[in-house]
Amino acid sequence: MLKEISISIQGFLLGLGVVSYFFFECTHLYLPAAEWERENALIYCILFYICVNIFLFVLFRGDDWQVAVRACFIGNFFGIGIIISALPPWSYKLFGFYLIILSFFHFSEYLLTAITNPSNLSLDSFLLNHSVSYWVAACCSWIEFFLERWLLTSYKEYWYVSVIGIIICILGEITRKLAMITANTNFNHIVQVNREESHELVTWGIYRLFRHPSYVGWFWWSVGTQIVLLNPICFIGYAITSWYFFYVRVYFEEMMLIRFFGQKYVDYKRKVGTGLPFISGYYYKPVESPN
Ligand SMILES: C[S@@+](CC[C@H](N)C(=O)[O-])C[C@H]1O[C@@H](n2cnc3c(N)ncnc32)[C@H](O)[C@@H]1O
Repeated sequence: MLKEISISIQGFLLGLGVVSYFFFECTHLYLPAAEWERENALIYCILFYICVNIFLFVLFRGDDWQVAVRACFIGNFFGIGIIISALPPWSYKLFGFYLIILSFFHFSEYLLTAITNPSNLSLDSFLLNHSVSYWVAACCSWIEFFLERWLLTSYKEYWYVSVIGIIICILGEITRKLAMITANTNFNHIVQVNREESHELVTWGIYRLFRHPSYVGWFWWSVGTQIVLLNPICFIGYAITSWYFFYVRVYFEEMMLIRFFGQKYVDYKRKVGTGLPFISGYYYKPVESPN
C-alpha cells in the first residue's frame, strides 16, 4: 500500500506543479503579464496539463498509471484553484477557494483510505465516480456561480460570507476524516450488507458524539461549498438533496448494523444521536413474543 500512497502523492504533486505559472508570471518568461493575466493563466494550465500527462504516460504503467493520472488530475485542479484565488477580482477568487476545497476532499479520501483501510483501497476511493447526481449537482453549482457572477457581479463580492463557508467546509472535512481514522478498517465507502469477521462496532472517539460522524462532516461540507460560492439556489438545493441522501442511507445502514450487531447497536443507538438534523435512523421495534 505504501506504493499506492507514494504514487498518488507523486501524481498529485506533479499536477500541483501548475502553480509554476507564478514563476513564469513573475519573471515574464512566459507571455508578458498585463490586464489579460487570466487568459495567460488558462493557456499555461492547458499546456502544463498536456505536458505532465505525457510525462506520466512515460513514467507509469497499468494500475500505477491509473492512480497517478487521477491524482494528477486532482492535484492540477488544486493548483488551478490556488492560481484563481491569487488573481483578482474577488468574485473569481471564490471559485478558486471552491476548487481547492473540492480537490482536497477527493484526494484526501483516497489517501486516508490507503492509510487506514488499505484492503479496501481501489480507484473508486477517489470518489470521482461517486454518482451521476453528485456531478450533476456540482455542474448546477458551477452554472449558478458563473451566471450570477455575470448578471449580479457585485453580490459575489461578499467575501466574508464566503469565509464562513470555508470554515464550515474545514470543520466538515475534519469531522469526516476523524471518523475515517477512528473507524479504521470498519469504515467502508460502500455500505456493507454482509458482516466481515473482523468488523467491530465502533462506539469510541468521535462516534461517542455522533452515530454517523462521516456523514455529518460530508453533509456540512457539501452545504458549505455553496456558501463559499455564494450560491443561494444551490445552497437550498444541496441542503435538501444531501439531507434526503443521508436520510435514506442512514436508515438502510442502520438496518444492516442491527443485523450485524443486534442489541449492542440498539443500545448504542439509544445513547448517541445520528448528528444529522432531523434524522433519527432506523426505527427498530423488537418482535413481541405471542405469550
Ligand atoms: C461510509 S461508512 C460510514 C460510517 C458511519 N455511518 C459514519 O458516518 O461515520 C459506511 C460503513 O461503516 C459501517 N459502520 C457504520 N457505523 C459503524 C459503527 N458504529 N461501527 C462499525 N461500523 C460502522 C457500516 O457497516 C458501513 O459499511
